[in-house]
Amino acid sequence: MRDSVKRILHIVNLRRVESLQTEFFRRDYLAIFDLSVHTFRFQFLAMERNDVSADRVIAELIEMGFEYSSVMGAIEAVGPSINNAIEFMLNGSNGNSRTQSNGSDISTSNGHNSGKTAMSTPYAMCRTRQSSIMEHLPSSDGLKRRKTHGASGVSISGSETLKLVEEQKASLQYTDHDLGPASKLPITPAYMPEDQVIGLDWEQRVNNILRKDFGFSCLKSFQKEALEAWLAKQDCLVLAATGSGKSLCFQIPAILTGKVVVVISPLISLMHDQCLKLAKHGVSACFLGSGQSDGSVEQKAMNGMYQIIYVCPETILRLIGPLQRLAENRGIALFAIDEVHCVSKWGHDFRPAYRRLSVLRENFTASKLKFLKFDIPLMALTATATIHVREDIVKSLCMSEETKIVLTSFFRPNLRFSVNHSRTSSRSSYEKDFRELIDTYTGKRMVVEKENNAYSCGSENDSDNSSSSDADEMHLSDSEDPHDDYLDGNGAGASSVNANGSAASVEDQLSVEFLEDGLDTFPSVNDLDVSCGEFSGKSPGESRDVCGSFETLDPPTKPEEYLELQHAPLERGPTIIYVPTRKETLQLAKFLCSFGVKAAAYNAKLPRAHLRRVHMEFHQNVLQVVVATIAFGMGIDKSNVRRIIHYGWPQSLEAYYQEAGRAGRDGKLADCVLYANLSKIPTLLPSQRSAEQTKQAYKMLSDCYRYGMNTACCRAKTLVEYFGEDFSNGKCFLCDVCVVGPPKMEDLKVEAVTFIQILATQFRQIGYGTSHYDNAVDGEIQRGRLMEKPNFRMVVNKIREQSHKFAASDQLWWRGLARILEDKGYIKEGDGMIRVCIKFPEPTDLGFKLLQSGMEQPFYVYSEADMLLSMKNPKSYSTFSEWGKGWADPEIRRQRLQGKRQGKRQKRSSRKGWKKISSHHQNLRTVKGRLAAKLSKKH
Ligand SMILES: Nc1ncnc2c1ncn2[C@@H]1O[C@H](COP(=O)(O)OP(=O)(O)OP(=O)(O)O)[C@@H](O)[C@H]1O
Ligand SMILES: [Mg+2]
Repeated sequence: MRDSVKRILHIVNLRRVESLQTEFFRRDYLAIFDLSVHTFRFQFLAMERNDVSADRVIAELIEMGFEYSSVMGAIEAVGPSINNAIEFMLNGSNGNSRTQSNGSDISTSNGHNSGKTAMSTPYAMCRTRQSSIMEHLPSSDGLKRRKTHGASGVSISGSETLKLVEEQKASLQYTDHDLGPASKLPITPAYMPEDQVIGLDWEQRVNNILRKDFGFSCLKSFQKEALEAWLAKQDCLVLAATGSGKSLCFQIPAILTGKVVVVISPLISLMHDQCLKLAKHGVSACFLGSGQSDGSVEQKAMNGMYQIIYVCPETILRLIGPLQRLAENRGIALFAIDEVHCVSKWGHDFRPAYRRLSVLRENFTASKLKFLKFDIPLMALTATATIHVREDIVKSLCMSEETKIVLTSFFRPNLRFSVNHSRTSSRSSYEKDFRELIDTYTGKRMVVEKENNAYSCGSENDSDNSSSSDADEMHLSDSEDPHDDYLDGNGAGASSVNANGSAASVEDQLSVEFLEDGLDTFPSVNDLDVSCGEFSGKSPGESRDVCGSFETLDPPTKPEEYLELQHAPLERGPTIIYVPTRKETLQLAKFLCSFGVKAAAYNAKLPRAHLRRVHMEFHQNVLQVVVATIAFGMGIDKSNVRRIIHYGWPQSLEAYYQEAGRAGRDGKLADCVLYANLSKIPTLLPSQRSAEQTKQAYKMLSDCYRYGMNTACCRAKTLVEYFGEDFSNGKCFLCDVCVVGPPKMEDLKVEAVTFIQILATQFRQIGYGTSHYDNAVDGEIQRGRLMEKPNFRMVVNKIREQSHKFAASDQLWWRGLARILEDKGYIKEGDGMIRVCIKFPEPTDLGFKLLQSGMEQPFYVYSEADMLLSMKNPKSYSTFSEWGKGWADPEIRRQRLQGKRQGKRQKRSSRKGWKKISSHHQNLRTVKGRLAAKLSKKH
């Protein structure tokens, strides 16, 4: 008893009681919490004025916490009288006849009792609009039953309270541990103005909880800003770097108010992770996926059993009704939309169901739900939204015009970015690129035994010529069109792996060959083998998060400190390798395992149980490396990930930065390495897109490609400026560009003039005097002329033909120069399409002007990555004229074609040898093959 009273005294301090009195007197009613050491007296005094209008009475009753429908029923039955309505609701509603409750009373301030009634029936308790003080009393506090009647009101003894609490809990299906830290916090009776309950010292209290239950020293300033917006009932868009702690912004409101926070989150794995963490911190949470959910968890959630409910966007659409009831009963403090960039078609992970989340605003407003005093605030959070995407988010979610934007720097000072050229996806590349990683984890130097490469299941991209150098494939042959790489729309389809594999064993499903070269274009929401789950808040002391406080790496101030960091060896923590295809997840994981690295594959088509295990083992530090598609990305919060390796071009800088953001969340140094084939133009992964979205997707891919080609600008600067931030630092001092420095600037005036000159000549030849031709010709002619427009390859061929100096020059190098000229505005894409690399170069007005001026000034530029690559490994070309002449001669042409065919055959037979190693696995690719393999096993 003493404990519980102490606790109550702690909860409701005198100052609040005073302010409450003032507030309620102003409203003509007085509610006093009469607290004494031995009794918990709940005194309810009501003063009624005869002249109050029905509306006012309704408003006051709702303020007290009665349900709107009950109030209306009561007013209809007894007229606009506060006392009568209260009495009616407490004793006479619910279809019962009006009965006088035993010993319950309501006292007026002048001492005249007008039908004494207390909110002492379970029914009354359950009908209160939002959480009441009773709900928050733990049953174990040992309050004794004692009931006091008095002129000034009714006191409910501890044991009665206890009983009520038990009943209340039964109706709400609460359990003690579900209350978590909220049970120790001040509570918000429905009729109490929330700001008063939360109090001005909220920050102090939150910091105490953070220290005690979370192990953090205090709120970060952006977290405080977001919480202030929420306290002011404002919508809020939080844009903060990956790993900065956005989740806490929506978790605190649940802890502070005792109301529920509903969080919309895109992936089950992410919800699962967050629920687990919350449980450790003593906060009860559950998640509801889009699959066939466990009805009981959902029901409990809708009954207000959990402080935080995670829901995927698909599911929330069918939960609007139950959530409205939840808002009425326990109360909803906030709707948080995590990873909100998924709302936008212009973002990198567009998810149609996110777009329909405007239902939250439409259905939870004070104008729609009469029991609400204000619209339930929305809090949208992301680490990767460009300015365009931000505008789209606010508009699509119908966030208010006063939405507070909380913006922090996207810069992560502890991430060391770099880009390396690699052919990727071949055995020889694996050996070269992962040597160091293998050494790190196994502690021994990697020895490649070519004969016994059990891992080396053949890939179409692979050849047995493992020694072939990058240079061999780097240069573009004359017959190779750099744009052949493009896939417009549904080229290489993301094939359905399970379609014919449903009968396959888990072992088969985990084999490289089981998977076609499929792609995970968007991580599947149900990415674990559970569709919902519940997590009770344990007592905070029981298990403490190991990550402790967030020690961020302060940017060094002295040059020697930078030097130290630039070359600092990394701790051994885990690595995530992102690869483009599902097949490669298995292939590369196998490769690493064969050298003793504890690696596992993760992609959307693998068995759910396997994915769950990978998640678990990754978090428990059992796995050293996870090789994943984008399915293992958003929101993953593991503090000690030391390396993020992208093995192949990402589709956008948003996706890249989001995935790179998994690294170094403990604030310590971490590496983010991109291995990409710098001589190849990245392609767009197939996905269903409108024409407009395809354009945008190309734009994003093109920005990503430029990031890889860049040799002169700090990588961190490029990244944060991409998100609209003015990077005042100028340099991160850690990335490869900052460490190695840009290449020497070169005067490429002659090359630039030659390129534009030849382009201009070709345009004149086909009748375009200037770049104003567009207006001069009608559509018909224009279309015809477009066909004649020189494409990039033709221009390079012309340069080789016409300029002896450039006769043996490399297309790859010219591609780099064309990109520079395009970026500087001298040429543009002739057909108005957006591409990763220019296909139909056309001089702009600026380009023509440059030619007219004779380009007196030097043209100093930094060579880009593809240009450097081409120069590093020069290849001797026959001059174009010789090569062309050769093709003109029928005999030479026949010989060349024959040679080409033979070459292809040789290549195929050598591949056959390679495939023999794993012919068994190869056969498993088809249903027939799998059946044959099974049969042969049986015999
Ligand atoms: N105030 C704080 N002080 C110290 N550490 C904190 C604080 N708030 C959050 N953290 C820690 O920061 C880490 C990252 O938090 P969280 O997962 O919320 O990041 P995020 O901003 O949502 O990142 P992402 O954009 O990648 O999802 C967590 O492990 C958490 O423990
Ligand atoms: Mg997050």
